Amino acid sequence: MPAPAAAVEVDHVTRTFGPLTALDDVSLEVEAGEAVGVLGPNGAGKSTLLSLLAGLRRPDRGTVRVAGGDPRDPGARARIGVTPQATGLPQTLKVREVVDFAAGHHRDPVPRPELLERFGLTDLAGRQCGGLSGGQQRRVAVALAFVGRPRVVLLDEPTTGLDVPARLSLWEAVRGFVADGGTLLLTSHHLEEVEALAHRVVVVDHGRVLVSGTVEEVRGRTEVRRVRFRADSVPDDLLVGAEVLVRDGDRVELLVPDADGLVRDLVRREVSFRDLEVATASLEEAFLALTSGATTPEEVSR
Ligand SMILES: Nc1ncnc2c1ncn2[C@@H]1O[C@H](COP(=O)(O)OP(=O)(O)OP(=O)(O)O)[C@@H](O)[C@H]1O
Repeated sequence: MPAPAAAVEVDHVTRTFGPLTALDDVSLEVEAGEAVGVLGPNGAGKSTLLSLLAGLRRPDRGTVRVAGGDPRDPGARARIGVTPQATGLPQTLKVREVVDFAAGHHRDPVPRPELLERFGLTDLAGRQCGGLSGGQQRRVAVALAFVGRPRVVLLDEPTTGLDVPARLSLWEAVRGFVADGGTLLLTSHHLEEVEALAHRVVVVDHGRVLVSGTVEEVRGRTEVRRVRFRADSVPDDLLVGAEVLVRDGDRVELLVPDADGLVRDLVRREVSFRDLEVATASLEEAFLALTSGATTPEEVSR
C-alpha cells in the first residue's frame, strides 16, 4: 500500500515579490496529526508560506498541497482553517453573527455554542466585534479557523496581544484539535508557544529553511550555551562567533557554540574572570544564535 500523503506538502517552493525573494526553494512536509511551529525573525517568510498554504497566493516555482489537494481549489480549501496575522473582523457584527457567517460556508460546521465554549467566548457572543479588546478579537479570529471542522489549521502568530490566561486557554483549545488528529502549522515569535503546541520546529530566515527538527533536536543541533561572567576586560577576538547579549561594565553575557573552548581561551589568555556561569540555552536563545549566524545552519534529519 502506498504511504498516505502528508497533510501539508511544500515542494521546492519559491515566491518572489518583485526583486525580493520571500521564499527560496523551500520544502516541508507535515504529517496528518502533526503540529509544526515555524519560527523566524521579522521578514523571514513565515506569513508568505502560510498564504501559499491557505491558497491566497500562488508559488512562482514548486508545488503546494494541503489536505490532499491544491489549496486554491475550493474542495481542498474547505478542509483548511486559517487565522491570518491581521484579525480583520467585521466591526459592526456581533460575535455570534460572525460565527454564523463563517459557519454558513461549511457543510457540517461546529455548532456555535460548542465553538464559543471551546474558545472561552460564550460571554462575548452578543458583543459587537468592534467593541472587543484586541485580545478578545484575536480569540474570535482563531476560533473561526476551527468552525468548519478543518483537517489542517494554519495559524499566523495566533496569540499576539493575548494576556497569559487567554494564551493558555487558547493553547488548550488548539491542543484539543491536535489530540483529535488535526494537523497544525503555526507561526510564532513566542518560542514557548511552539514548545507548548508543536511536535516539530522549522526555523526559517531570509526565505530559507535553516533547521527542521524536534525542539530537542534543534536545541541539541545548535549546541548553544549561555555563558555569563564578570571581567574587567576581555580581548575582542575571544568573542568572535559569539552572540553578545550583555557587555556592560564588567558584566559579560554571551551565547556561544563552544562554551568549554571559550573558558579554556579565557584561562589561556589570563583573563581574570569571576562569577562564571554556563547554562543550556533556551530555544529562544538557540534560535537567536542560529538566525544571527553564530552557529552553522544545518538541516537536522527527522
Ligand atoms: N505583498 C508583498 N509585497 C512585497 N513584499 C512582500 C509582500 N509580502 C511580503 N513581502 C516581503 O517578503 C518578505 C517575507 O515577508 P513575510 O511577511 O512572509 O515575513 P514574516 O516571516 O511573516 O515576518 P513577520 O514575523 O514580520 O510577520 C519580507 O521581506 C516582506 O517585506
